Amino acid sequence: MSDESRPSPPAALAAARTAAVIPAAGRGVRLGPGAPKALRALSGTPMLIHAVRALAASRAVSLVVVVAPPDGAAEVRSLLDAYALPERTDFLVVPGGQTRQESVKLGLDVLPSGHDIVLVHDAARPLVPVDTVDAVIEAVRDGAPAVVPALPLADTVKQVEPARAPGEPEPVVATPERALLRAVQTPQGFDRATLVRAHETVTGEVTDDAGMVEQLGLTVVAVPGHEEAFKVTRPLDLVLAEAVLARRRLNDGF
Ligand SMILES: Nc1ccn([C@@H]2O[C@H](COP(=O)(O)OP(=O)(O)OP(=O)(O)O)[C@@H](O)[C@H]2O)c(=O)n1
Ligand SMILES: C[C@](O)(CO)[C@H](O)COP(=O)(O)O
Repeated sequence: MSDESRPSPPAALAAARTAAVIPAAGRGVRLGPGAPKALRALSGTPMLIHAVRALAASRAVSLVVVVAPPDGAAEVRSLLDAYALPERTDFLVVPGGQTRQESVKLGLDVLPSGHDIVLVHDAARPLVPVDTVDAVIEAVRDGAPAVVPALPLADTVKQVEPARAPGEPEPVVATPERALLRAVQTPQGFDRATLVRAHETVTGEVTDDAGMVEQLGLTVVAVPGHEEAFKVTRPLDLVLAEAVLARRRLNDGF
């Protein structure tokens, strides 16, 4: 679409303030036994603090709402006090729920008025670069109601019929065209009213917030994601995260 024919974004959103909700209430079962995943350390700093810093690094983000493990809100508040964070950013902490969806909703419920763009970012994606955060905000400011950062896939993907018993082979039923598939990351960005409506009306299992907006019949757009925005899910991801941090220290010269 040429610049002339692109619809102008709603003036309110072009100038809107941005808040980030960081769901951090998961246990991290796939990472193995230990503290809740968001509180585990990466290079000596809790994963959650890396994620908070990554979002607060955007000058557009003026409020971060951390959704803490259900019995860990006090600990999260102390962590936010203990680690250096930008002074221009406000922080709120709220206890989370049993599912990611519930945790995000609990974060949305405490958002004060005056923030009309909302990002939702997994604490489990601690290393997202600020340029990715800003690209998502920019696309919402440009008028998209929902924006996801996304990457093309490296692997071929097969659709299977789930095995009837654990360990049994799974029949392959289809091979979706890879060029049309994307792996979706966070932060996902939304016009606040759209995200709130999605969380108030969409029921059933969804794995991301943009999926809820799709169920409202609205268009979600994808912007380029980043390899370093990967989700720390399994033990090998911790090795990769430490390697990325080591490379950043080297590049920063300390
Ligand atoms: N009840 C939950 C479950 C998940 N999350 C958050 O949602 C993000 C993405 O979830 P995932 O990586 O799946 O984390 P876990 O649910 O902790 O992982 P697992 O499924 O391995 O237990 C994480 O930042 C996690 O803390 C949350 O806030 N509340
Ligand atoms: C939101 C998300 O990170 C986008 O890729 C992902 O869907 C979270 O999924 P999980 O099942 O909570 O790991």
